[in-house]
Amino acid sequence: MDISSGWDLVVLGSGPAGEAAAMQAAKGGLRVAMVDRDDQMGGNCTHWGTIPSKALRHQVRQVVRSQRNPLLRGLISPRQVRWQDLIQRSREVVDSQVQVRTDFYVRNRVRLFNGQGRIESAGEVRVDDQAGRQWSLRTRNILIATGSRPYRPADVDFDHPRIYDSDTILEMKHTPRNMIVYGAGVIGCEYSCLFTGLGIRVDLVNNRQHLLDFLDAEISDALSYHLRDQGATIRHSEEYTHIEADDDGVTLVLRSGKRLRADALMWSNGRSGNTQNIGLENLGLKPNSRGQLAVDERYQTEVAGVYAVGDVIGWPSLASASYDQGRFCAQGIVEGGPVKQVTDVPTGIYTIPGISSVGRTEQELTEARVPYEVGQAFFKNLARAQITGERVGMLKILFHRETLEVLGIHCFGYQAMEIVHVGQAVMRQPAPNNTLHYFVDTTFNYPTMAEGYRVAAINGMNRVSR
Ligand SMILES: Cc1cc2nc3c(=O)[nH]c(=O)nc-3n(C[C@H](O)[C@H](O)[C@H](O)COP(=O)(O)OP(=O)(O)OC[C@H]3O[C@@H](n4cnc5c(N)ncnc54)[C@H](O)[C@@H]3O)c2cc1C
Ligand SMILES: NC(=O)c1ccc[n+]([C@@H]2O[C@H](COP(=O)([O-])OP(=O)(O)OC[C@H]3O[C@@H](n4cnc5c(N)ncnc54)[C@H](O)[C@@H]3O)[C@@H](O)[C@H]2O)c1
Repeated sequence: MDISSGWDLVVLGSGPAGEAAAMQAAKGGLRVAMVDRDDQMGGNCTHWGTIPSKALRHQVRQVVRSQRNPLLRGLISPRQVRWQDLIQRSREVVDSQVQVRTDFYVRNRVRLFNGQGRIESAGEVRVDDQAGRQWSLRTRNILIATGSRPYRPADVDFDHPRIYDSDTILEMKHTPRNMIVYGAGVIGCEYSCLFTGLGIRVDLVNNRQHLLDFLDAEISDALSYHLRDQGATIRHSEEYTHIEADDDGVTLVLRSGKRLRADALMWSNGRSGNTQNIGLENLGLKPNSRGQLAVDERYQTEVAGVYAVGDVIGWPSLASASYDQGRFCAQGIVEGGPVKQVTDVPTGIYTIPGISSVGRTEQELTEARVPYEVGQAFFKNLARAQITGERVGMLKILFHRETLEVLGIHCFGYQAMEIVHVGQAVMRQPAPNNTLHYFVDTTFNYPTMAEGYRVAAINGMNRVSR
């Protein structure tokens, strides 16, 4: 088979966005090539982002839980758990994921090219592998799914052995006693919980006034409370001026005049799209200041036949959304016709405890002058939460006072990221099926966390009928 021509789609990047597009296109009968510069499939999601961080979290949660269990407390001391050992275990999960994902390509007859992809024109991609080999692939369509990398300002020395970002933290060879986490976005908050769970004292530096201010305010406050309770000091509205690093540690100097000292620093202040050296200049395309590309509703760039999906197009920059963008984009290429849009993406934040939400927040509903009411269930009152010892948390349903339409689900605590999907399923129903009545009239397994929906819905109904 001639591998230099006849391709229908060449995909750059095997993260969730590229993989989903490749599979959808292959199933639609297209001849598809996948190009990734990494010699293993899965993208940054599998190797550096979602998967290792969630595998680490699972282990840290077990350590945290063991401290709450009188039978296990004393058997494990969080401070004796070594970061390197946790990384080792998370690598096993990564390896399993790579195996599963690589198999998808084999089964769907998608040809893999390991090498740096570079677009020569709207109809040609050049691939250079590490052994110096080169391929030129002529194709009808190109999909840019090259993802993102940690944003690294020029004045921070990321080669210093005590300065890390979310990639290099996975190679940290020691377990610090204290850490500075600079940047309190999702990555900063998640990693702060991992560190404090191991008894590492954390200074979490936030350049905004609140943590994760896109969240419902009550939930953001709860996160702040629990982070502090676990040993983090949160410093809001702070900006760094510079970082001094030596053999023993790192000093972060803040514009406010504070000097924070710790064994190590993790920089988690945003990400940039991987659009450098991929040949955009050959297409006349220019990314924005964060390296991201603009696309239309078909995920097509300004150049016909060249598409982009995933982190490289910016918000929401989630594996979940990237996967669907890839699928929908490829479906559009195969079938023509309107392309489905990725909307109402739920939030799933793997802090300890976790946070998840879908729909609108109280602040948004108040601003939009929607007459809403709140129904709440506190985990401490649910039998399942008492059995598991996971009493911290809350499920909150926001609904329209008159129509009872469910407008938002906000959950904090054990299993939040799973629980939210029950509410999401109801919210996705067309009127009049999206209604609070569903939770009141449905029999839930007992004792479960899902039962919280009935408790919260009845609580809400009582408020309306007062
Ligand atoms: C620490 C962390 C935790 C996260 N946790 C979550 C989470 O819990 N849930 C969630 O939904 N999202 C999470 N995310 C976000 C998620 O990982 C990203 O949204 C997702 O990886 C984006 O997928 P993608 O397909 O766009 O690209 P990526 O996963 O970034 O993969 C891009 C691929 O393209 C390759 N590539 C780049 N340039 C070239 C080139 N020129 N030629 C060939 N190949 C190239 C790269 O090697 C890489 O393999 C997390 C991110 C981080 C950093
Ligand atoms: N559980 C999850 O869903 C999950 C977990 C981790 C990461 N992620 C995704 O990874 C992405 C990155 O997360 P994060 O915490 O690093 O950053 P973030 O996007 O939340 O931002 C953190 C801080 O960095 C600043 N910033 C962001 N990008 C910048 C840039 N290019 N230049 C300068 N400043 C910038 C922001 O103003 C903010 O104050 C997010 O889009 C997030 O959705 C998701």
